[in-house]
Amino acid sequence: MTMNPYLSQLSKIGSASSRKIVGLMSGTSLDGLDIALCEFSGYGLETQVKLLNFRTISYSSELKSALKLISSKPRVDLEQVTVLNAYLGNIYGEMVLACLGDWNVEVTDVDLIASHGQTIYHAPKHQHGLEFYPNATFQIGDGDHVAVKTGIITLSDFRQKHVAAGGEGAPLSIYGDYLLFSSDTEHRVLLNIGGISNFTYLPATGSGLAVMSTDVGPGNTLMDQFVQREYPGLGYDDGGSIAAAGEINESLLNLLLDDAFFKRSFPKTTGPEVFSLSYLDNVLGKAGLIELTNADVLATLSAFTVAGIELGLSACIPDNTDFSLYISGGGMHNTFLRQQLEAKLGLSIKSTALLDIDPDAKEAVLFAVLANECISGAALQYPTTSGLLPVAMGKISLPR
Ligand SMILES: Nc1ncnc2c1ncn2[C@@H]1O[C@H](COP(=O)(O)OP(=O)(O)OP(=O)(O)O)[C@@H](O)[C@H]1O
Ligand SMILES: CC(=O)N[C@H]1[C@@H]2OC[C@@H](O2)[C@@H](O)[C@@H]1O[C@H](C)C(=O)O
Repeated sequence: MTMNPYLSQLSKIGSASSRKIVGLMSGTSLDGLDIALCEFSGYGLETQVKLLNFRTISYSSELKSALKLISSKPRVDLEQVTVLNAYLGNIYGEMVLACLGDWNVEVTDVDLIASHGQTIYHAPKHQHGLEFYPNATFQIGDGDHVAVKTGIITLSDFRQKHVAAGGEGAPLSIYGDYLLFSSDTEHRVLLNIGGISNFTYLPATGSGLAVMSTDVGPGNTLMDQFVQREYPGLGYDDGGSIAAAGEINESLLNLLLDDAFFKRSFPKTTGPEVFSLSYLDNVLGKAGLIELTNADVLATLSAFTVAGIELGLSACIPDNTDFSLYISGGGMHNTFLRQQLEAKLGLSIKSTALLDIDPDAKEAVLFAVLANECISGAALQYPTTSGLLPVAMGKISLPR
C-alpha cells in the first residue's frame, strides 16, 4: 500500500530523537510576526528546547491598518476577512523563507512550522452571552498557505481543539510553561504582558498544588490604542515615559476596574473586544474625567494593568506563598509599568531569559512546543491537577 510521502515524513519527524520547528506568533498588539527557530528533543516533561534563531518582522503600516479594521469588532467586512486569511498565510510563508535565508538554514532542515495565526475575534461564552452557542475564538492566516509557500509541513489553528474539548481556547501558554519551566524547588509565576496580560502559576512539583493559568485583563492594549489615537505616528509609550510624567487618578482606576470581567471567577479569558478605546471613553465620559491630561490617563491605564495582574495573582495563589515571577512579552520593556508592578507586588521581577528563553520569543517558542507535543503524541499524559485539557492541538497542512 502506498502512503502520501508527507505522512510518512511526519511519522519519522514524530519518532526522531530531535526536530527543528519554527514557531510563529502574532499577538493582539498587531505589531508583527515573531519567528522562532527551535530545536527540540524529547516531549512531555522531558522536552528540551534550544532557541536557535529569533526575529520579529513588523507588519507594514498598510497591513496593520487592514487588520485593525477587522479585529475585535463584532461587525466587519467579510471580504476583507477572506482575503486577509489567505494573504497572511502567504506572507507568513514568505517571512519564514526570508529568515531561513538570512540565517543560512536550508528549508529542508526544518521539520515543521507551528503557526498561531492572527486572532481577529475572541468570544468566550461568558462574554458573548448567547445561550445556544459555545466558547469561540477565530484566528486567520491559513496554514495551507504557509505550507504550500514554504514546502514545510505546517501545524496551525491550535486554539480550536481546546475549544472543542470545552476550554476557552486560551491561554495556551500553560502547556509550554508547564512542560518547560516546572521546578522541583521553586513556586513560579510566568507572567506575559502582551496586548492582554496572562500568567501561569506553577507550584513546585511535588507540592500537590494545582497548576493554573488565566488572562487577568489588559496588558498594553488600552495604553497602545490611546497612544495611537492621541499621538499619531507613535505605536506605544516607549519605556512608559509619557505615563511616568502623569499621576494616577484613583477615580478613573476604580471605574476601569468596575467591569464584569473582574468579578468573574478564575480562570477566564478576554481580549481587545472588551478592553477597547470605547471601554476607556465610556468610563472617562461617565466620570466626567475628560479633562485629565494624556499623561494622567496613561499613568492610570498602566496602574489598571498592574491592578488586574495583582488581583489575579492574589486570587489564584494562596496567601503567603513565596514565588518567583518571570516576565515576558512587550510590556516588560515598559520601565514605568515594571516599576509600578514591582512596587505593588513587593517583589523583584525576573526575566524568562534566566530560564533560557528570550522573553520576546517566548510565545512563539510555546507554539512550537504545542506542535512538538502534537506530533510526538504525548498530549494525553497531563496530570488531572494540571488544569491542562488532554488534547493534541494543531491542524496539519501538507505542502502538496
Ligand atoms: N520599549 C517599549 N516600551 C514600552 N512598551 C513596549 C516597548 N516595547 C514593546 N512594548 C509594548 O509591547 C507591545 C507588544 O507586545 P507583544 O508583542 O508581547 O504583544 P502581543 O504578542 O501582540 O500580545 P498578546 O500576547 O496579548 O497577544 C507593544 O505594542 C507595546 O505596547
Ligand atoms: C484568543 C487569543 O489570541 N488570546 C491571546 C491573547 O494574548 C494574551 C492572552 O490574550 C492569551 O489568552 C492569548 O495568547 C497567549 C499566547 C496564550 O494563549 O497563552
